[in-house]
Amino acid sequence: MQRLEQHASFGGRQEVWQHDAASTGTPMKFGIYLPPAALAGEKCPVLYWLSGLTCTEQNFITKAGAQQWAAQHGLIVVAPDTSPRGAGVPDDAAYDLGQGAGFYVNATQAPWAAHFRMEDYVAQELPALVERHFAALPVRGISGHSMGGHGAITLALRHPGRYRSVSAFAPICAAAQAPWGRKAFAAYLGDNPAAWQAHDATALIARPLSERLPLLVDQGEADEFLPQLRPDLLQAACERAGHPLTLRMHAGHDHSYYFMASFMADHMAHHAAALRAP
Ligand SMILES: N[C@@H](CCC(=O)N[C@@H](CS)C(=O)NCC(=O)O)C(=O)O
Repeated sequence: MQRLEQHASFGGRQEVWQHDAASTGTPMKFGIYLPPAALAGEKCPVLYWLSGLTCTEQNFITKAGAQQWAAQHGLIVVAPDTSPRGAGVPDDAAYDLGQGAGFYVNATQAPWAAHFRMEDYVAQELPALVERHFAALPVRGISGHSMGGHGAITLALRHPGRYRSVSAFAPICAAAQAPWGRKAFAAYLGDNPAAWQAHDATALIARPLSERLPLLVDQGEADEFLPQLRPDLLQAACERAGHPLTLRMHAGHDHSYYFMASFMADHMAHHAAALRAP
């Protein structure tokens, strides 16, 4: 484990670390914000943030403006990279497959299967590492944007009991039906409809579930990717299943971090209410 960056921020500290990840077999970087409470030695709950296509661990920590709210609520915020990277890691010339586009699944198909194990990394290995090395409680929330919103919702649904809160900005709500998701799933999971459904938020919500965490979703109405995101399908599935959903549509907002920064305070409060509850 090597610390690559540290910056004082809102009485706490934004850090970036790199470590050799067993699940991906590569070095992985992640951002971690330590609120003032954690620096004072108090163990704090952890919000995991999953970024979208093309992002690294940097996008969220430099553009979302989440540190001030994390400081206020006493939340650690961990933002991993979106895929394994490096010379020995397969890639694709397109931005929406390979490095920067891990889709938070464990790939089963060549050439991806050896390294693209982002579900194991995010849901298991990274929390274990964070809870071992930082002032972190095993009390977790998960959120994300676009591909990362898909990751946050599907990981929360696939791992009942692991997270206490979940939210998303402009998530890919039905990845098995979206061009981005279909391309990634075909590559990573192969021609296997059952595996695709098992990583599709809308399909998962329709299943009988032991846990239904209230889901907060914000979506810009001027989002250029709206046809891929399909919050309408998520909403219909939630209504049918009785899954608690707060879906907020925002006129004039696009797919960017300007949109997310505008509503980040609400997401941090949503997570803090669940993660800091006695
Ligand atoms: N700009 C990309 C689309 C990818 C994109 O918009 N990525 C979003 C996540 S899906 C993002 O967060 N980009 C980085 C940023 O805004 O900092 C393209 O069309 O080539």
